[in-house]
Amino acid sequence: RRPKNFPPGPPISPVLGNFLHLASKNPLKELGKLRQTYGNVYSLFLGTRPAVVINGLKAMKEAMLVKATDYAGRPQDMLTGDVFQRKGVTFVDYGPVWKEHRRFAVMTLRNFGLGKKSMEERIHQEIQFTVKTLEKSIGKIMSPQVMFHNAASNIICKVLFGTRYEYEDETIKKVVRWFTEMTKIANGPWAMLYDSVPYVSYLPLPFKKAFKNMELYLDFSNGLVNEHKRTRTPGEPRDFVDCYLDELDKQREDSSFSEEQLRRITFDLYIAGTDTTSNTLLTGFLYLMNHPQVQDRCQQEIDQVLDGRNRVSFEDRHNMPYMQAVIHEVQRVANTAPLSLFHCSTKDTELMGYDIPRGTMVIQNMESVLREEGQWKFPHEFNPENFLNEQGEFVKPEAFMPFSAGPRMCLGEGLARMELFLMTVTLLRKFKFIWPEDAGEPDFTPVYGITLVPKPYRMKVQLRSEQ
Ligand code: HEM
Repeated sequence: RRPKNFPPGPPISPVLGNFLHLASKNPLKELGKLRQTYGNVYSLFLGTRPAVVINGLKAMKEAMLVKATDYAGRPQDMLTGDVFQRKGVTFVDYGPVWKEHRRFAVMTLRNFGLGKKSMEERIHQEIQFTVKTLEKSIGKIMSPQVMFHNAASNIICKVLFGTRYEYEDETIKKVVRWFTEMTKIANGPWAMLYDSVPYVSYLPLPFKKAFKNMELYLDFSNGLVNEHKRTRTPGEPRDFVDCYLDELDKQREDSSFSEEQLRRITFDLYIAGTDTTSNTLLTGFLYLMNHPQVQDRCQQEIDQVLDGRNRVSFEDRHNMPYMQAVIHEVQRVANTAPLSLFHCSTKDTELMGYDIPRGTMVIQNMESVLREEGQWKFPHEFNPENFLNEQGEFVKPEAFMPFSAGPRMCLGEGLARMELFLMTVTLLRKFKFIWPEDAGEPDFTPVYGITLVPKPYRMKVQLRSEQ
């Protein structure tokens, strides 16, 4: 039964609670319908576990920004928590271990040059491989899924381990397979069952594979960390792992920093930084092909601003309001992380007048803000004008929060924004992307998962100078 003054919600069935609402084929549609019935803050029960779903900018701001630390926890004793052993950063509950590691990760990604040259250099190096792949496809039709996935994966691998992998490399294919299997499990009915029904976790059901794959990853990253220990020069870090080893040298015995934490945090950063970025790129090129006038206008701006220069730099974004508007609009419609990552209240608190007890799971419905009526000029269509003012200048409405908001917001935002900008501009400058004549009507409805991804599509590639 719902506690007193708890947000309203649909009737709760015994054992499963409202499990079936979230396990439906299209949970986002289901959540949208519940919002219409119960308002911007409503509750669901995942088995016996109470969860609150937050919709709309007002409620989102109250929870994530105004009462930020009240809602900065992560639910524990769920499949993700058990697989990740409450280590790393992403699934660690609010507290000193999370704080120290989050601060370290943010600082390190920044020192490596977020906004500065060295991070940019790493991204540009990888983009050259994407360009080569596309050059081989000129005049032909190709599927971009693997190409964008490999690019995002290699950029984060370069940052973490200083390595990139050839697209056909067996090691990275194996690692990607482990990740894909784990995400599938975490996103599927087995994880829901694990999280909702007591004692199911003891049964030998398919979610056991997630634990097995985690072990495999830890072995794999152990090899990389050992290699770094053999070859590093203390104080002269080459990548994230070296920075962490430098930090370990400085820490006291009782510190939360450890080699196991290092292996787990690299996992978190890799998994959080790959599908998110590549799915956004896939969404971007799907829309650009099907809005050729938008693609043309981007190319005009790029040609004008870069005028004879060798390559684009991240700084150029300030002179490219239209390009910026397009990339932000892509992120808005892509809604890449549709339910963000689940939060948890850290103490008894309130939200929009309701009482929220400590330990309540909190689910952010991102679409309810990214497409909220009243916040956008054109909430339901792809239109870069959503980010342009009357003077054609770039403006960012506060409802733009694909990276979430508050203390838990995405810590890779800087890296992601740099990747999206440099990749999109470089490719649009060189190539024209065309929706193939035989492809029929485009289907913009994404496939639901922890991240949303467009249905597989193909693109025709032309060299712009040949037009
Ligand atoms: C377009 C790309 C990306 C999108 C849309 C995105 C979105 C998000 C969202 C919505 C969250 C959950 C925030 C919350 O719980 O309130 C998150 C968390 C996180 N993201 Fe990203 N992300 C992207 C790229 C990246 C990249 C490139 C990295 C790696 C460097 C990264 C690392 C993380 C980490 C580690 C967290 C967990 C933070 C914490 O629990 O403190 N993300 N991201």
